[in-house]
Amino acid sequence: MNRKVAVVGAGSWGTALGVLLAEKGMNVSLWARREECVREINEQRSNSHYLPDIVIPENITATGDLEAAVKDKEMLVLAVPSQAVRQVLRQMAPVLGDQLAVINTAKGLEMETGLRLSQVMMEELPGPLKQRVAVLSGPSHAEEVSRHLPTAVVATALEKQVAEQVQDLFMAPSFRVYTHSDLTGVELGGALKNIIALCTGISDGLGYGDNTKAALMTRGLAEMARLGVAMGAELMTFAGLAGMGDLVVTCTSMYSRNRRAGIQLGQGKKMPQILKDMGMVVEGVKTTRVAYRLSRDKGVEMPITEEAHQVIYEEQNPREGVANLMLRDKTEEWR
Ligand SMILES: NC(=O)C1=CN([C@@H]2O[C@H](COP(=O)(O)OP(=O)(O)OC[C@H]3O[C@@H](n4cnc5c(N)ncnc54)[C@H](O)[C@@H]3O)[C@@H](O)[C@H]2O)C=CC1
Ligand SMILES: O=C(CO)COP(=O)(O)O
Repeated sequence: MNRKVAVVGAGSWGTALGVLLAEKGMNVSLWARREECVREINEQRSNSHYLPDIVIPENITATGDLEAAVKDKEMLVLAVPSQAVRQVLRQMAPVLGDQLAVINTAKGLEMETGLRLSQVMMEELPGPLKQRVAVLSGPSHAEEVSRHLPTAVVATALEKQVAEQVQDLFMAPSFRVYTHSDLTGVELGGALKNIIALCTGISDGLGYGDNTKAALMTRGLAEMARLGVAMGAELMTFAGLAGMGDLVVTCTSMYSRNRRAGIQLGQGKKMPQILKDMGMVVEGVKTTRVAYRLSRDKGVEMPITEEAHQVIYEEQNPREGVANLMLRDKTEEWR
């Protein structure tokens, strides 16, 4: 299959996915926001800030012109931070219409509205495209995907046929794509695991052990699933690649920006400085805020998210956050 494809966003993930598609023989149009990034990709075949050491294939063409990048492309892949999804869709909307799929790969929730990103897409895309919204998610660090290390993810969409087209688009010998029918669960799994990755990072930064990490991951998954089910997701989705799978990789890998931000927070560094030094998106920070609000609105108990919220937004000492979790009223594991 040789599709006309555009990737919107030339950060770590957009670049890695562009390289994957180009290596499958597709001509990829890659939109980058910064002009120096466009030039570096086209002239030096590298994207040194986001994916050093990776050679960008000749069949990727970078451009700073968003409308030109997406015009007449069959498949669009969105790889900008969650909070930028609405804005880039608005900007490209005038030239959209005939696409087979618009695939979001960002993992987050919109800060102002609390919406899932597919809901944002449905609001912004022109008529017929609303039904061709899709999502690619799962445990997949860009640094490993671009080095062809075996990776498995899921593709989901409102319509099964669209999910299958996304599966066909990305399937490669080192990149296995399963289809999935639970759009809500897949999106929530990808967004909420970043909160728990921040927390396991904090735990590592405080010098706590593997027991602590296992507890946070397991109880974190329980509260992710509780909120997910309250929002219409299927419970089993949280046991799959987009739930537990992504939780495991993000909570344990040193490639995770969320985990690394958490480690620094646990070591006493302040969040504004951490974000400045990271120079890449740390989605879990804003997702913590949104999930905290959603848990209150929906009456869902999310004690780990609540403590993360206090640490990130109320300058609570992380050690106190852990103590609060340990000293909660005694209870059964499953209620
Ligand atoms: N890096 C990874 O391994 C993976 C990342 N993701 C998700 O993909 C999304 C993008 O992440 P990364 O590429 O890693 O981030 P990044 O920080 O490496 O790159 C973000 C890109 O978006 C651009 N950007 C930033 N603000 C923007 C704005 N307001 N408008 C338009 N463009 C803007 C930046 O210039 C940069 O090119 C995130 O939601 C992330 O959770 C998903 C799977 C894997
Ligand atoms: O979602 C990811 C891997 O699946 C990337 O996680 P980070 O944003 O924490 O790096």
